[in-house]
Amino acid sequence: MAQKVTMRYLQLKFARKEPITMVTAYDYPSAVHVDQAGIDMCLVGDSAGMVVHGYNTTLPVTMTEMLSHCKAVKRGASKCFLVGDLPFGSYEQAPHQAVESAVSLVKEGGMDAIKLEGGNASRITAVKAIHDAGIAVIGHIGLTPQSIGILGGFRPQGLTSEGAMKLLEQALLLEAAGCFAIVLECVPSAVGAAITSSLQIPTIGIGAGPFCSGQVLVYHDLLGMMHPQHTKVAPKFCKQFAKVGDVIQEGLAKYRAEVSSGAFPCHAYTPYRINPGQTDLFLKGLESKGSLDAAQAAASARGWEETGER
Ligand SMILES: Nc1nc(=O)c2c([nH]1)NC[C@@H]1CN(c3ccc(C(=O)N[C@@H](CCC(=O)O)C(=O)O)cc3)CN21
Ligand SMILES: CC(C)C(=O)C(=O)O
Ligand SMILES: [Mg+2]
Repeated sequence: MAQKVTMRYLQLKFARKEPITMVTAYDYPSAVHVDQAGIDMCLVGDSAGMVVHGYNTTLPVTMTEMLSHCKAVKRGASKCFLVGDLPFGSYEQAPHQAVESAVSLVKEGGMDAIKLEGGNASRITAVKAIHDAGIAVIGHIGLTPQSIGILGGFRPQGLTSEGAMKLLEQALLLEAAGCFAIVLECVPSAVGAAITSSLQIPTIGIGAGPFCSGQVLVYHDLLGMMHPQHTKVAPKFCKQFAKVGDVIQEGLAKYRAEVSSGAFPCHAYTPYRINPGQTDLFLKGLESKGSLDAAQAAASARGWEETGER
């Protein structure tokens, strides 16, 4: 019986140079699956806005929605180390706003840690304030989807020497501010390698190459499930480890066919019977009310229950 993943266990894995595994989850069933798979960390990502709410960006996601996802994941995951994403608009204004939102994801949402995007001065201040409040923080730099307004799309980052150096500086500042890990999204592997080598804390890569201390992918992406991003541009870095979407489509098609043909529900899936001796009373009751068609229908159903013949 595996144990709850703690910060100490993650640090031990990191010290042994064993890759840390992280996957997103948004609800009870995805959390149960991620937990059962023995994944180290489960991220309740604001990517929920895209993969389960159908938005084209993560910007519309609210604290209320994140809390709902966090609580559902918490009920399903008993071993994973749980990380909640601070959504766009919940931490940018002032450190006290960031602390309030972080406290809420831990206190109400049941998270073990929170993650926030960006490495500029105001984010460093926010990380410090949250860390000072006693909450474990993960940083997130490179492609930060909540900054799509200034990035100009879901574009890879750190492609120039200047851009790469800036990411390294941000990573060092986030580490100094108290982050216990940093997500690196959509950066060249050389940038991932340089940042990983410069830090004393683990890097978790997504589209950041194999030299990070761990990897994270979005649940629906790695399982091959439908969402708006897949119908347009699926991230290039994402390997589909299963085709769950095909299995779902096949199951729904079979259900539709069997209900349409009357093959479902057959005898095996019709478990309930009127109590012994009650059927005749029921039929008489219907007849005495003048409901002769209903009595006929009930009698014929009882015949089907006994013989299986319609
Ligand atoms: N389902 C899902 N998976 C993700 O990995 C993910 C989200 N949603 N939502 C938040 C961000 C957005 N992500 C993305 C989305 C698309 C690309 C992508 O395919 N980018 C292209 C360039 C597209 C452009 O130039 O506009 C690429 O070549 O990398 C990368 C990261 C990563 N994150
Ligand atoms: C892609 C990961 C890192 C994320 O932030 C999310 O799922 O929201
Ligand atoms: Mg996110």
